[in-house]
Amino acid sequence: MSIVLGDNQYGKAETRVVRIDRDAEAHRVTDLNVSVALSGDMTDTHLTGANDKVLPTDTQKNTVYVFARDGVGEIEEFGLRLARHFVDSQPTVGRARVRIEQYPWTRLELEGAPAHHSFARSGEGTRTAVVTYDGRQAWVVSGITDLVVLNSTGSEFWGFLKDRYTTLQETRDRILATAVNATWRHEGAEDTDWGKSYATARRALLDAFAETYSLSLQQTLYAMGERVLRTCPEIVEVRLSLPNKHHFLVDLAPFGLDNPNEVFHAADRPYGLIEGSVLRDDAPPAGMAW
Ligand SMILES: O=c1[nH]c(=O)c2[nH]c(=O)[nH]c2[nH]1
Repeated sequence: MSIVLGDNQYGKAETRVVRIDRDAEAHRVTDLNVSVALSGDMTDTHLTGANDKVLPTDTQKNTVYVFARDGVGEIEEFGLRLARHFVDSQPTVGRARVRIEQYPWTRLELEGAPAHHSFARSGEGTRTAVVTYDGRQAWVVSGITDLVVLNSTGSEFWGFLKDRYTTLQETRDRILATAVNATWRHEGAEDTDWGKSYATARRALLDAFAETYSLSLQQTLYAMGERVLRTCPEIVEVRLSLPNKHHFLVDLAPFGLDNPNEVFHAADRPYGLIEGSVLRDDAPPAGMAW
């Protein structure tokens, strides 16, 4: 028997970088969490501790800050610049994956006018991008996490399998709530207006959630993915992970009260987790995208 080193990667995770663009008319905040993972010719460091092929994770962190000095732009662009830099400048690095989360800040209003330099963290979901580059090809996956949405009606769940452990009652009118975690794969890494693509995909997810009369969260998931693909021709696959944020009707009978679908217990655990991928039948192979 011999023992060998398997797949490996290393990098600086979760570099928090905030850039302020000090435009005269209004400042802009870009608040990022950047994780770099490099892989390549790294056998020596694992087997003997020889580090001559290792670009320190500390250097990777510094690179994130230095690149931010030149401006960030869209997170997909920033990720592409970083990933290409690590692979193209270091012969021992064969592949770079850069994951970026962008925390949303909304400009405050002061006496009805947009504030010049004051912001509030908003709960409209965290924008994400994962860029992978292997020296020849780049893959870009964009997304959103923690976009919490709720329909107070327009959702049913009935006709499901029943066995001796089933206690769930069928319902023709329930609350449907979830925290959308979605990622979507772009056809290519060039010539995309990333900001417009993100805004369009996000809008499509929300429109489909609101407009779908839901017989299951699974049906809503498919409708959301399908809407993104029909609205954004540059996107070829959407992956969704949707926690079912259960709202249980509270029994008010002990207090002599009815409860006509008005008072709920918002449970946080356990939750149903509905996950799936929706893709175009002509989608190119995913390669190293995910
Ligand atoms: O939309 C739903 N899908 C399920 O699979 C499921 N299972 C469950 O208990 N409630 C729900 N709701």
